[in-house]
Amino acid sequence: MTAEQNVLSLTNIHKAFGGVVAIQDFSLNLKAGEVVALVGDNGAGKSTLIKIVSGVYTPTSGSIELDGEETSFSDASSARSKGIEVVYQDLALADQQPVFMNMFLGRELTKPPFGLLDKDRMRRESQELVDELDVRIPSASSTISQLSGGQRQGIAIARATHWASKLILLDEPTAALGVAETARVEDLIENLKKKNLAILIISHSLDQVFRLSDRICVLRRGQQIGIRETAKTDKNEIVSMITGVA
Ligand SMILES: Nc1ncnc2c1ncn2[C@@H]1O[C@H](COP(=O)(O)OP(=O)(O)OP(=O)(O)O)[C@@H](O)[C@H]1O
Repeated sequence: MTAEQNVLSLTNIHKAFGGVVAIQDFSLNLKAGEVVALVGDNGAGKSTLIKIVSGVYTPTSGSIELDGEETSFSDASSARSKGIEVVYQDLALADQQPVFMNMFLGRELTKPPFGLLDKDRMRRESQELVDELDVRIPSASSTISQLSGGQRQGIAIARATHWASKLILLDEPTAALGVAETARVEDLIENLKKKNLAILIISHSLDQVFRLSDRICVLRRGQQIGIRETAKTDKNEIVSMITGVA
């Protein structure tokens, strides 16, 4: 893959639920190492779009390309197998399990000959990953329920980073966090860029969007209003694109 090739290309994506059109004629290209923020009011279609890219919904029409190849996902696990990971608002972590079991949730490592869980290896690899990303937790053996909201979000992001080879989708990753925890999670997201993953992030915080993104894509009632380079726009312009009020 060349540096300039798009990791993800969405072209003329359309999604209707019965009579409700959730997404109309949406197109976006994403490159490796690029962060694009998806913004819009409630009901604008942001979650629907994330669900299309993560294989939860099939678009009514339009094309999805990964690394320049037309693709489709039969379900979320098919998108995961193609290198796409999602971090949801509710994190999808098993609270009573240790960090390392969460890191490998549904993809546990086993050892021959009886296929027993290889807990040592999962613990070791998880520890390496949280150290590399600088997710500050007591240890990879800590139980999720012992961790703070920010630490949990760090684990969810580390897990996505471990498994994603192309794209990470972040759906409101700091919605439930305080100021200091938000700053830590934003540092983590900045670090992901260095791993050359493409990142699509939904956030209601325009301050955050301006801190993290390279480009901003605005949706209003399912319509793509426009895409701006973050460095060449400002909050006033983005707000008027979101609301439709000049
Ligand atoms: N499963 C569904 N069935 C029917 N309509 C749906 C479904 N999912 C979403 N919609 C509709 O599609 C539109 C877009 O919803 P979506 O949840 O994608 O918006 P959003 O931008 O993520 O909003 P929010 O910021 O509130 O999460 C809304 O009108 C919503 O009611």
